[in-house]
Amino acid sequence: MTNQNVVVPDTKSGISLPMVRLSGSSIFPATAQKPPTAPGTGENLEINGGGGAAKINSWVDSMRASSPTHMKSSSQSLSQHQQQITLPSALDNFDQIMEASRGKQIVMFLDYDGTLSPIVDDPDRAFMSKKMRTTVRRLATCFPTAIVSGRCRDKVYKFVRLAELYYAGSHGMDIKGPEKGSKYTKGTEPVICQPASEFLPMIDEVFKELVAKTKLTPGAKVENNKFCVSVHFRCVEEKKWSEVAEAVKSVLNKYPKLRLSQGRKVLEIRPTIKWDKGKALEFLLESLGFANCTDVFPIYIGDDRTDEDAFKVLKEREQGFGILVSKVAKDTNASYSLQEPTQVMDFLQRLVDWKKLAFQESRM
Ligand SMILES: O=P(O)(O)OC[C@H]1O[C@H](O[C@H]2O[C@H](CO)[C@@H](O)[C@H](O)[C@H]2O)[C@H](O)[C@@H](O)[C@@H]1O
Repeated sequence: MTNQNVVVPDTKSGISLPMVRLSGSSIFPATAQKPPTAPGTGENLEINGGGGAAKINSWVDSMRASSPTHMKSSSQSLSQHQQQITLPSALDNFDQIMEASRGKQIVMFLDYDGTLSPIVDDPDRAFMSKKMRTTVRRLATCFPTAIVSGRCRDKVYKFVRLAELYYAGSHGMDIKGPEKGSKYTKGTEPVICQPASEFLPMIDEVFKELVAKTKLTPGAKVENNKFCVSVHFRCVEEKKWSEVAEAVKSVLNKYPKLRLSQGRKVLEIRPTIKWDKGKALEFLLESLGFANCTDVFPIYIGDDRTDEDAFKVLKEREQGFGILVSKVAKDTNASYSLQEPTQVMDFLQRLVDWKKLAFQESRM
């Protein structure tokens, strides 16, 4: 990424988001300057600061609790304390959602794995179907649309292959708008934001160390997501999970500026900056000119713990809705649910049909 790529987003409302490059590499909104470091949200597991074996056990327990074979008993015991609610279906309540969006600009945010593509064993083969791609392409002709993923931006782009979208990779730490600008923003240059640039060499180092430490554990896979690293457990025998968690802990103990979060059978190592999918959503809304607007209706669809940061932002802003993709009840800040990617596709297609009908009616 070069200096030439740093753009001041030209917003519809006239509110611009001045960007500054710090230390020759980081880019932050000038008002916010450098994001403060944070211990992480409730979703994030604290790594540095001790805990030893107890900490490892708690990660492994948490991984077990979220795996299908343990899901039933875990959700039963959790529900006694946490009031997990089965969310209403976004498909069954489609008209209600559309009614709430009346007179507002819908903006779409879509997670990738488990939302647009089904969860598979090999992260390199998590392809989305042609039908899903066509649907997302149609969606983007109707509403500004962003993909928000834990994967590195280039990789998620290779899966989605739609140049007209916004992409926020590395859990929102690498944001880029459409190459030729967008019909939704005034500028012709793409929006760009990389608040964790200074962590690149450290992440690279950690990636190499984790590859070396886990290479003898069959099934373990370490993925370099540019501003974060994923350590996959999905294909590791359950009795070896502690071994992998131990390797992660031993590496992370050396890096107090990194923290850990957890996804679906994956441990994710990321910078301690206060930036997540929720911040990415806010940044994108601001770039699109909706920073202080009441007439915007963001819809965020995601399946993972890291998507909760975005659901929470929507709840706090009292704007739009979060939709959780899950077959089971979970403790969540989302308002509606869809069971799996095929239902996500149906929901997106209904949005497209609804928009077309609304357009036709407005011309009558
Ligand atoms: O934010 P997302 O787009 O949902 O990305 C989160 C992680 O997704 C990928 O891992 C998950 O999907 C894999 C493929 O289906 C699956 O094998 C793995 O168990 C899941 O955790 C991706 O590989 C990670 O890098 C992302 O962070």
